[in-house]
Amino acid sequence: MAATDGDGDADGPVRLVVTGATGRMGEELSDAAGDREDVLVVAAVSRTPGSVAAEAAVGTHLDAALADEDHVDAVVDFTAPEATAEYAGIAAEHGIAFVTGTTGLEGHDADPLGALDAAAESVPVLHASNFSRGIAALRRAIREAATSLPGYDVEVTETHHNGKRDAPSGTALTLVEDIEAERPDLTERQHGREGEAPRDDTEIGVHARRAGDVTGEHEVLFAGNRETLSLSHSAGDRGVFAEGALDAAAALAGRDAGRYTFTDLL
Ligand SMILES: NC(=O)C1=CN([C@@H]2O[C@H](COP(=O)(O)OP(=O)(O)OC[C@H]3O[C@@H](n4cnc5c(N)ncnc54)[C@H](O)[C@@H]3O)[C@@H](O)[C@H]2O)C=CC1
Ligand SMILES: O=C(O)C1=N[C@H](C(=O)O)C[C@H](O)C1
Repeated sequence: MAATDGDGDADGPVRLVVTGATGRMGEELSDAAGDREDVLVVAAVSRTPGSVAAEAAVGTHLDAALADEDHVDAVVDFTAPEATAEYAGIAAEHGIAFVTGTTGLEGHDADPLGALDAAAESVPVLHASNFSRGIAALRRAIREAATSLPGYDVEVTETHHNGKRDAPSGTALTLVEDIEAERPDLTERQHGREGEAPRDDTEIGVHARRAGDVTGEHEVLFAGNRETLSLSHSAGDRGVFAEGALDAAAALAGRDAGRYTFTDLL
């Protein structure tokens, strides 16, 4: 059914449908929403079996979930690129705001980035590779360091749990784009090194590690002029991403159609 004007019923919670609900982030979102009064998960969509923390309708199809609910303010999606492409289109058909944290969208065959742009013609759409406030602050610090340290070598390293599908992480790619915007001389992304591989001045190193249950760590190393500067962030648990995504959904619902960033809403 159609979206409301942003705050659910007059003073009621913002009503959400969560996709990928039985995944790591999906479960975390339902858990986090259960502790808040400003948002309510009214339906959960998942194509894989598992538990859903919310007292919500559980189904396998987003289209049916949106048709069944009296009103929904936003879809919150943490799934996979092909699912995000599909779900963005369905949310737009129903006139409902779409928030997604899915990564690995760049260059994917399903064209999820194109699907987000198309959806944004009729509904508000927000994609963020990382919903933690610490990463938002790290991005500001990195842009400042990149402009203040011209000519320094830059290496970006990320570490994640062994279940992560995409590499490098979406956050690492966002950090690399931020640095490249300030350092147009860094034209080559060097993903790992092997054999005889002397460093070139135009390189920005990008390195992905996968191990155990690490939630998410990112480090940007600047080195030159007989000094190093290391800026890093470590997520304690997935709750930090879930809280940020719920904040974003609450702030996005009811806005005009278009693309939004997490920092627009902070
Ligand atoms: N932006 C951010 O702050 C964060 C982003 N992420 C991203 O969120 C995504 C999900 O991460 P996790 O929850 O750890 O993954 P997960 O593998 O635990 O869960 C993925 C969920 O998506 C569903 N799914 C996968 N393919 C599907 C398809 N084709 N159609 C419908 N449903 C499908 C699965 O059934 C599962 O419920 C990843 O892209 C990850 O990088 C994860 C944490 C934070
Ligand atoms: O898959 C994850 O877990 C995470 N993915 C995001 C990414 O790819 O940057 C954000 C966070 O680091 C956790």
